[in-house]
Amino acid sequence: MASIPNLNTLRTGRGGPRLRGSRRGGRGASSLGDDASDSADVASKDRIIQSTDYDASSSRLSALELGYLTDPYAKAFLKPGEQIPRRYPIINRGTYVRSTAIDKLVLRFLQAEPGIRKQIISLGAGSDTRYLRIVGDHAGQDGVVYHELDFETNVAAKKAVIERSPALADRLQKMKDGGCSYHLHSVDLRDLPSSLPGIETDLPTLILSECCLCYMPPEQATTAVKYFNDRITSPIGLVIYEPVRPFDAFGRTMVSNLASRGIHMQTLKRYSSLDAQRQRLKMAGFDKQGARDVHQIWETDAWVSEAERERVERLEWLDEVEEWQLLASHYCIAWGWKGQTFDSAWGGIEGARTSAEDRDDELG
Ligand SMILES: C[S@@+](CC[C@H](N)C(=O)[O-])C[C@H]1O[C@@H](n2cnc3c(N)ncnc32)[C@H](O)[C@@H]1O
Repeated sequence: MASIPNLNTLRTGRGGPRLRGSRRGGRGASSLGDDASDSADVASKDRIIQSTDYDASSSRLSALELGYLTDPYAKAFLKPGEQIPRRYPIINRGTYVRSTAIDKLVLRFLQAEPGIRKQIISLGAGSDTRYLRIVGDHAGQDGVVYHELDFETNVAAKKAVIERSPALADRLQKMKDGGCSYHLHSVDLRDLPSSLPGIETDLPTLILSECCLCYMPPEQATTAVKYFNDRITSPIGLVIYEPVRPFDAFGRTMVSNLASRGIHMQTLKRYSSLDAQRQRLKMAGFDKQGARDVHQIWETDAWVSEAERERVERLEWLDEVEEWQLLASHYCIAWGWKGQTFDSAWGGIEGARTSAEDRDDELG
């Protein structure tokens, strides 16, 4: 195999800021110098993590342009004169599966127990448009409280896009008039404040981490989830999308691709399999869990209907079937929940804990 791209970190040409070599200071540096270079190092690493939003949003635009996805709002995030990048077919298919699978979990939550107001908290939301795309059409009469959390730089960029796009601003206003409320929070999830404005602790709440918690040290990722778990007194669910299986040949290449960009996904080795992801959710207090890799989701009618699979297969010729299977089996969606609202939303979803079905053992 000549090269092994991965869904979110394929070189884009535009790239992101890169680490300028290793940490300076070294032996003999004063503690003041050490502190300064430590914080420069952290800031530089944070900029790289912030720039991963471009990978996610440009992959979405590529999939959108080719007809994989529908999203009337995503193009507002293109900079003036910027061309929509074209991703490899396997990347487009991966983006399709990832987006539609998370949409499905979100939709089932919104449709469960009609008449109950609900809340969604999206961690590291970046340029995601899910609030505008699907929440607006499925909020019901009671509305939805929606929070997006990200670093200040990314939140400021999103606010600027909303301000200069009449279509986005109009949609937001209509949703507000319909009873929804939208909150954009500039926060570092590694250091959450004691309270976040607008969070309603008594609403059934869905937390989303679409490729976000994986950029944090595992302990801090756990603390961030606990932060919400401790505060929400109603049913709560969590959806995680992130890479898995770093220890096989493909996984090792994936890890080294990331490292060449200065990204060390610390949760990847800790939660390396579907089983480990389910355990993680269990330990976090979600008494029911499910996990599927992207390849399993693609192949399962309950997730992607046969008609949809045929439609998607016709969009682009994909001859790297083996590469697709490898790539797709290295990304997973894991979901965990507690409480009645989520029992009705997710109880019957294919993929809830049935370890006999896991392919982790074969794939190692
Ligand atoms: C790969 S992007 C995903 C964006 C979006 N969830 C999506 O899937 O389109 C990761 C996002 O997580 C954010 N993120 C990562 N670590 C974070 C932290 N500690 N605090 C706030 N945001 C963080 C990044 O800034 C970035 O916007």
